[in-house]
Amino acid sequence: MTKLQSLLEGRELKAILFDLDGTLIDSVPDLAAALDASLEQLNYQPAGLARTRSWVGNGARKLVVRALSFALEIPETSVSEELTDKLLAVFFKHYGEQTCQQTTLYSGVFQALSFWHEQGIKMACVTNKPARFSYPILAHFGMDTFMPTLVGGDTLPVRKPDPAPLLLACEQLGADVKNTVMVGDSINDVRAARAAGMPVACVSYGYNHGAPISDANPDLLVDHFLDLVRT
Ligand SMILES: O=C(O)COP(=O)(O)O
Ligand SMILES: [Mg+2]
Repeated sequence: MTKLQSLLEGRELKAILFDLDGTLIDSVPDLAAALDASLEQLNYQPAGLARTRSWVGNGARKLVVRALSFALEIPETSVSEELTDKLLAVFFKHYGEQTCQQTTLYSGVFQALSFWHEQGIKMACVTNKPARFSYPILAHFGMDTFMPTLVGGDTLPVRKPDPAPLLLACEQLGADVKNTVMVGDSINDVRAARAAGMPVACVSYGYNHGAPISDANPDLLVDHFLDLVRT
């Protein structure tokens, strides 16, 4: 029995929901390049890769708010909507031009997805990244054939850690929550899965805002994606 299957305690594994950034793909190099180009365009200092890495996970708007909070040395709550809208529009333009230039698929991802696909397990991507960027990334890496279902950060009015995107993905897959497992890299994935009533496995190599994901107590923690299909 694979490690992921064992999380369901006797129930059959029929569907898996995957987070995108930090779980399937290492997208920070492209996100940081787009964010830095956007900051510089508005005459702010670039933030760099390490900071950007700690800001990813709550969607593009939150990423931009965190960058402005850093650039202006003010709390996130003091960043104006107007300035956020302005930097977000510039960021969307830059990121849209280079979503897959330096982004890589994590080791073992394609093999594991192929394995589950052959087993007839349904798969969907549930990400806080806007859907219009996420679809082309899945297609670029050939993952769209494994998971044509995607719930993006702008598909619903709410995002992870709200459980609604996970429940929508289950509905679209025609899968029961009881037979579904979430796989992610951040506390948002853990909280969303718990609220949706499904077990959650986390990869240790992802982003999680600079904190160890073990702090969030996922039901399973793996260092390599292929560990999920190991027994
Ligand atoms: O914050 C993002 O845009 C990325 O989010 P994800 O980790 O849910 O894919
Ligand atoms: Mg993530």
